[in-house]
Amino acid sequence: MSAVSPSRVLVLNSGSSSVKYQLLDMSDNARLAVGLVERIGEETSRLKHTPLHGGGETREWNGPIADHEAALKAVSAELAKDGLGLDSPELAAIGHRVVHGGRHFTEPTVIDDAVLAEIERLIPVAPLHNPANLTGIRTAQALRPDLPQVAVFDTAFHTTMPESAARYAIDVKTADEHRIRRYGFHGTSHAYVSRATAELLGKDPSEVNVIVLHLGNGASASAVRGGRCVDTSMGLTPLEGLVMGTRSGDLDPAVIFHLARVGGMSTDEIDTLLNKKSGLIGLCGDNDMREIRRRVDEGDEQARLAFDIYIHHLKKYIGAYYAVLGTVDAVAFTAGVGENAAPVRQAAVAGLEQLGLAVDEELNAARGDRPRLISPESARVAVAVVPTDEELEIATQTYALVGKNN
Ligand SMILES: Nc1ncnc2c1ncn2[C@@H]1O[C@H](COP(=O)(O)OP(=O)(O)O)[C@@H](O)[C@H]1O
Ligand SMILES: CC(=O)OP(=O)(O)O
Ligand SMILES: [Mg+2]
Repeated sequence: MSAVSPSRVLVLNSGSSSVKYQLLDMSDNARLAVGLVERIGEETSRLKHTPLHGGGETREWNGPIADHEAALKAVSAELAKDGLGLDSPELAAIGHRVVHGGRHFTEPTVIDDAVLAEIERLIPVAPLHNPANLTGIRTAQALRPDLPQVAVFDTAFHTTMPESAARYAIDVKTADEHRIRRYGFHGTSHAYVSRATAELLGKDPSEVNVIVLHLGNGASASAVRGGRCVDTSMGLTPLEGLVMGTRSGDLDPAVIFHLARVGGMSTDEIDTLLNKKSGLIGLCGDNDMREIRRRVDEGDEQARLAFDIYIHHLKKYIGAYYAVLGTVDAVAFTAGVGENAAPVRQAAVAGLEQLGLAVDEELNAARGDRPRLISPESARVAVAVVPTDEELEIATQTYALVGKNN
């Protein structure tokens, strides 16, 4: 009798200072364990692990975790306590979120030395993300050298963008020499959410045009025509586009020259300013939308202005992508802010009735984990809240690629 083939996939989403992980069983998409290590590299790191298999309780561990390698080893130890360790023969593969795949990677890819070298080569255009992704991969490889490791790229879904959307209007020779173009990110989420939105409307993805607003700490918008991305707000790096938790989003590039020439700042200082000290945190000292809303409700003017700037940019992208698509079937809100912050959704579509956009106050205020409509029944364009599930999407793509070969 042949052994049961392994059906579990561990998904690792290594961010600049965190690792989110999930262990899934792909025979029924069940989550066996989920967790998060945050504030890696600080004294106050925290590991939060929840075994969902067998009804275990959430365990928390606080203390310094020096780097991503130590984080992954700690995760591996936690999983082992539940009998779900990385040494399990039931593990079919490890799927990694990799933020920047350049133009080369349009599909999930089994990781070998050449793939690692390419991810490494792209570090200058994803300095916050690709190094962490690489450490995650290398540590996982060391723990399970025999297991297929798959990279699922944030950029992959956006490779269908036409050149008119992907190119910047700069000298072509210079752009080509340095591979300067718009790549877009959060693609796994935009792909998953645009598909789930079509499903919510009872249509095939090929039949609908959707504007997806992925509003997490990082935030991006995309225009999806018939299941294919035709434009997205992030560019060469995840800095362009919407106002984010700590990133500025769009600004006149001359601000950078000015800060260098007149402000005397170095390139690295400006990079840190725009990526880590701008956006909501730069505007009002908080990057968590819950805290900002609390302050707005208390009459805090600085928080109010930060919120208004955030919404202004969001609204501009809704309008822009409406124009890019011509016809829009749905606007979908997703990620931490998009799924939870009713005032953001309400403010973003306020005044857009002429575009067929509106939210129903009661539906918007309701909560839930399932995709749901928040537009009034009579609305021409559906407005939806569609929880993203990047981990499930990564696991599905990983298993589709390697699971069956095991
Ligand atoms: N209940 C809530 N109300 C408003 N904002 C929320 C709520 N829960 C989470 N958020 C926002 O979501 C953000 C995190 O979103 P998430 O998609 O998890 O981001 P990332 O994956 O980039 O870390 C938080 O910084 C916070 O601003
Ligand atoms: C690409 C990106 O911005 O990712 P995150 O939102 O996880 O920082
Ligand atoms: Mg995210």
